[in-house]
Amino acid sequence: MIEQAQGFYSDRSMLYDDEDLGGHEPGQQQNQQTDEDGGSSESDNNLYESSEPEREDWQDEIDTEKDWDMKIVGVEVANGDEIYYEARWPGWSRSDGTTNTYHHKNDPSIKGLTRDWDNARQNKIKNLIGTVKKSNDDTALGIEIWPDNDVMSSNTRYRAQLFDEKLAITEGRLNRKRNSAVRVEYDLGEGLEREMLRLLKKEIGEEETRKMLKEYNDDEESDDDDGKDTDNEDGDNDNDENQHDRSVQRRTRSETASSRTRSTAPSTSNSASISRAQSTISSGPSGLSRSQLKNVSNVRSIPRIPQAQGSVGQVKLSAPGPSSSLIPPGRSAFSPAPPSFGPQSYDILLYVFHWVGIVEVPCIHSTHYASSSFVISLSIVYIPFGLDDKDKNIIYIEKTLGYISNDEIAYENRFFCGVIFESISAHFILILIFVLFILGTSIYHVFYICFLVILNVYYANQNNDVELGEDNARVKPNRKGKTRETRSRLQLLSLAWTEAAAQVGAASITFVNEVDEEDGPPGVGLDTDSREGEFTYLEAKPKTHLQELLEPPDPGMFLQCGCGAESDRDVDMDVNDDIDIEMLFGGTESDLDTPKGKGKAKENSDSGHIPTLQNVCDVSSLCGCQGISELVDKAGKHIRAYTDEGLFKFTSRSNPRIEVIECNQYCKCTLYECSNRIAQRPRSIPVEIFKTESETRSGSEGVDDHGGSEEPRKNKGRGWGVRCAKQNVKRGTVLGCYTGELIHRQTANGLEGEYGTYVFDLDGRDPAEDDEESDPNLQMYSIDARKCGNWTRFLNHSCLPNLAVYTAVLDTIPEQNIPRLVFFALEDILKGTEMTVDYHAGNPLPKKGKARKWEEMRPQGTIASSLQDAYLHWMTSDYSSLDTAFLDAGRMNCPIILTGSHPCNIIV
Ligand SMILES: C[S@@+](CC[C@H](N)C(=O)[O-])C[C@H]1O[C@@H](n2cnc3c(N)ncnc32)[C@H](O)[C@@H]1O
Repeated sequence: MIEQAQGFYSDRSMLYDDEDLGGHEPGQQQNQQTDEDGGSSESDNNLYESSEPEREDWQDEIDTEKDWDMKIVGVEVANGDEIYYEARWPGWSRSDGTTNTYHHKNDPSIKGLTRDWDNARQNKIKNLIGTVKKSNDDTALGIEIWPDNDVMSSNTRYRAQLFDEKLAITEGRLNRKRNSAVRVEYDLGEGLEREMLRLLKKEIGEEETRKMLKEYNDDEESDDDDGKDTDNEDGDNDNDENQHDRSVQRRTRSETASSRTRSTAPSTSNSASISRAQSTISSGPSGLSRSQLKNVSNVRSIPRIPQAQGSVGQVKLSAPGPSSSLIPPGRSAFSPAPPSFGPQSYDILLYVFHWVGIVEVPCIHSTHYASSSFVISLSIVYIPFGLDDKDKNIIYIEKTLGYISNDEIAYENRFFCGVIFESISAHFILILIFVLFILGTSIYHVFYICFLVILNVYYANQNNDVELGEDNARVKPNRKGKTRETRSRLQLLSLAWTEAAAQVGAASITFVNEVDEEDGPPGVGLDTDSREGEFTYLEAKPKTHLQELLEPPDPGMFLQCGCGAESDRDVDMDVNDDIDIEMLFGGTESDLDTPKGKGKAKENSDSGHIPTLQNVCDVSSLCGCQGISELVDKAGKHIRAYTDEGLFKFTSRSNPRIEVIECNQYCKCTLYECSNRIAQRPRSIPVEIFKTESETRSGSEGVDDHGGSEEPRKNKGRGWGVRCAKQNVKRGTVLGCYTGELIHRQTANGLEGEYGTYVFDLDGRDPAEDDEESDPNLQMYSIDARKCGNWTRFLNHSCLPNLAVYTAVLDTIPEQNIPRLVFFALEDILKGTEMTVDYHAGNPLPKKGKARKWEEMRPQGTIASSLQDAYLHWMTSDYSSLDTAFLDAGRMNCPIILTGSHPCNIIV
């Protein structure tokens, strides 16, 4: 492929021929300089000559027959919005040590190579967006991540432009004619401009459009002239030469802004006109806040055809003042605009918000609503009203970008101000209505906005704030339109949670209620992150010992297995892991669906299975991470926790909680290839959160919580539960981690009654064991899912559960004692079955190297112990029918309460 590189080199030479005055390629500059120094007469004529070959030292001995590897390592935007890919050539470098070459996106030599790069980049951006969205860090709010190339080019352009405009202000080179009309525009690129032109042509004809554009351009040119005149009047030395300097400066800045952007930045021949057409100020894409932009006031702004759409969005913001129409003649022929709230009003509203001390924060996400008649788009800003309670009182201000009419997109450069909030204090609504009246753009708009406010207040009321765990009866009933409202909130919850799950690659989460009218679990918000795999640390604010725990440990503290790396070639292959599956714990490895011998063959090098570099983690004694695992067979040999299919092996009901040390982000193995990174993969089983049924039972069927009644009574059910509605779940399937707030064990112990049922203890290893001097209380933690959590917080209790937990150390170090609690299927679960877990099965891990049996761990000699006996017996026996369960329970004097659809829920 070396020919391709040379091809590129000559391509670049061709590009230089098109270079305009501003586009000096370093090599050219050098040439020119040499010529001037040497007094060469050719310098003027050869201004655009290609660079000297010695700059591109291709090494004499280079093998031109060989296919040279080439890898895309970057992407850049050149001045004229042209995309260039940066390629690196292993094994080749120039004499100055550089190896990179730049290739236009259409360059055939990189055809097919860019895909991987683009995919990797997109993934990176997606992850970043996920991180930013999830972040509660205030500093993250200002981050804008725009996922397409157009943004890159816009950013380059706008920064350069903004720099020029600021410079112009500083130097007093302003066009005073337009001082009063400050506009801020976002530009979405040429696509929309073309679309607008097409529409214009259709509306007013080609001839009119041409005339209009001519006027438009003339106007621009005369502005330039005016600028010069004004400057001259002012006595500035702003002559033609300075004008030229400015244009060069703009190019130079532009190139600087696009950093490292190729040593040759080929500009298009029409760059001057593009640059002129884009001579407007932008806030969002340039990364500047609105208030920063306000500082750039009194800036000349050139009218342009309004544009809208795209993944990022386009917006025009106007400061108060005469709003000159940006829509060219003929706009009136478009269909009437939707209800709108004037641009001035919008800005005044923002000023009022500022005045009452509301902070304005650029929005990092955009929302699009579309109906058949109009498009309302983009959350431009949102204003946290009370930053301390971010989930509440958030007001979104939205603007209308345009509307669809007769299958065409027409662009409206005025704004619609909608207010969406989840819950808002009454006084603020009053202020808002008052402001709207004062603004009084028209009585119609005021009514329209009031209508929206009332609608939103109504919605906010439906979205009750009952604390989790409180009696469902206290949920305010919907008085009107019950079914519609119920359905809509359930759907919204499903959408929001599924979207959040999808962001981390997890399967869907739906909310359904087939039994009554409750519109979803109380207190669960639409904006609740479906925290598939993260703790949150509410208790940890402000900074405490807990928050420190959340900060990722130093990478050096992690075990890092080199499985997959070159160094593993020399690994000692004498593994001979003859696995006796009777565990040190006294439990047994489940036989699952796979024959026991299968694992043996895999782990036993004697069987002829030589682990490849990719699957060294399959052999626990070779994988560095599993070296410290306590999962060992009787002979003390390490065994791994998962089958080849990624199923958890230890599904016997009698297994105590097992600790698995998974490979981590610093290991050489990859998430999907490594057989020791299962709990960290996104959930693949779709789950449904459903309202459980209340059941009517006669007293003889069981006893109630208060000692038994012969009267038939309706129990209140189990609230909301979880089921696998869409598919069967195989025994051993790893479903997900319990998430919520990380709290100290002492705090958890203080939580009583129902509150306690949302708390799961993180019983990793015995803290005193590693550091005998430290206070074990300080090192014991629990996860509280009352205020936040993922789908697992809806798992109900059963004494005969179909799920259980193990602990996995994935992104912390074992000594921190904050492993993940991972749910797995204890048995095959049929589609539609509720998934349950035993709330009381939290058995501490055995001390390192010591097997502790169930018998040793249970409480002794108390009433609780006899109940515990029954309970343990129950748990460890495989009851095939309810009858035997009853018999046993009766014999052991164990109180049984039947609840829900599950055969036996014992409440001890
Ligand atoms: C972790 S939550 C489970 C989700 C809960 N059902 C909900 O709607 O939010 C624990 C609470 O669910 C209820 N619950 C769980 N299992 C139950 C069972 N077997 N019988 C009755 N109520 C149960 C209790 O109210 C308990 O406090």
